[in-house]
Amino acid sequence: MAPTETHQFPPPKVLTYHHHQSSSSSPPPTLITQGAEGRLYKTTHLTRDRPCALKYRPPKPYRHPVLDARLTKARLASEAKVLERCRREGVSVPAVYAVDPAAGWMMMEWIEGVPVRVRINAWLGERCGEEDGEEGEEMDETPLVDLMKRVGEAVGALHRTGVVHGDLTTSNMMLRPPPPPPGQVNGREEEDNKAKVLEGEVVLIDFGLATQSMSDEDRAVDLYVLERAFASTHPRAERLFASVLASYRDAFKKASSVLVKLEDVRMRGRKRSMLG
Ligand SMILES: Nc1ncnc2c1ncn2[C@@H]1O[C@H](COP(=O)(O)OP(=O)(O)OP(=O)(O)O)[C@@H](O)[C@H]1O
Repeated sequence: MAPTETHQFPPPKVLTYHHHQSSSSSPPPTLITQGAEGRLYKTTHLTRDRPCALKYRPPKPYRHPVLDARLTKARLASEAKVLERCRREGVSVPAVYAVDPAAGWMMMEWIEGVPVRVRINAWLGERCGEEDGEEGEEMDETPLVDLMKRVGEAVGALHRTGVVHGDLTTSNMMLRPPPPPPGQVNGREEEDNKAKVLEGEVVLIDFGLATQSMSDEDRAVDLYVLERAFASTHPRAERLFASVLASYRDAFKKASSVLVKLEDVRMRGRKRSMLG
């Protein structure tokens, strides 16, 4: 590995290969995010009409190269393995198309839609505006409660397969819009569809910190992380988190002991914050 290359910003080599028959017209990959750990590209590299998400973990210049390569390789391999397991068991996650842990990349299904966080906040913001003036008018929370249920089901399904996510937030869940109904040719019937912004399938993403575990404790911590993230990202909907837990209970046979454990985890969290 040439150390001089690590400070530049080259895409992974795999994106510079040409796989299409007439690759000249293939659009270049788009850099979607540049996080602490890695980058995510959207690319039609694999097939022209099916976009892929390419996760790339470039070498870290501040880490020992041998150690760095080993770590990256192990993490990507484990992320791919967990995703494949979820996929096999019917949990809604991106399909893995290809992975080269040694080269630091994984190619997976591109999930259309936006993070659940964005949709919840958009919906709450809109409701807030409507509430102005008339006091005491109950707003219909059904669509939001519905979405919370789908979140709880997704986490329940995940835990059922023996996987804990490790970083559950509403940013690490995509809301994939339902396909347009067959009759609707141009799919531009958006006007009176405000209630529909919360529709769609919850797809879990970012399994970089996921592990295989069947322990109540690990599962409870997974829920706790989500609960805390939810409270800080959507303070106005905090009490709706109960719906997440209720549907988690319905979706997952072993939920009740996890939820008991969750009480302990919360207690520890409170003690810790009191000690400051
Ligand atoms: N399969 C996918 N389809 C569409 N968008 C995706 C997909 N995977 C990730 N994204 C988008 O890219 C962002 C970053 O992806 P992800 O969180 O997996 O990368 P990461 O490098 O592990 O990020 P982080 O530093 O937050 O852990 C996501 O928030 C999401 O918006």
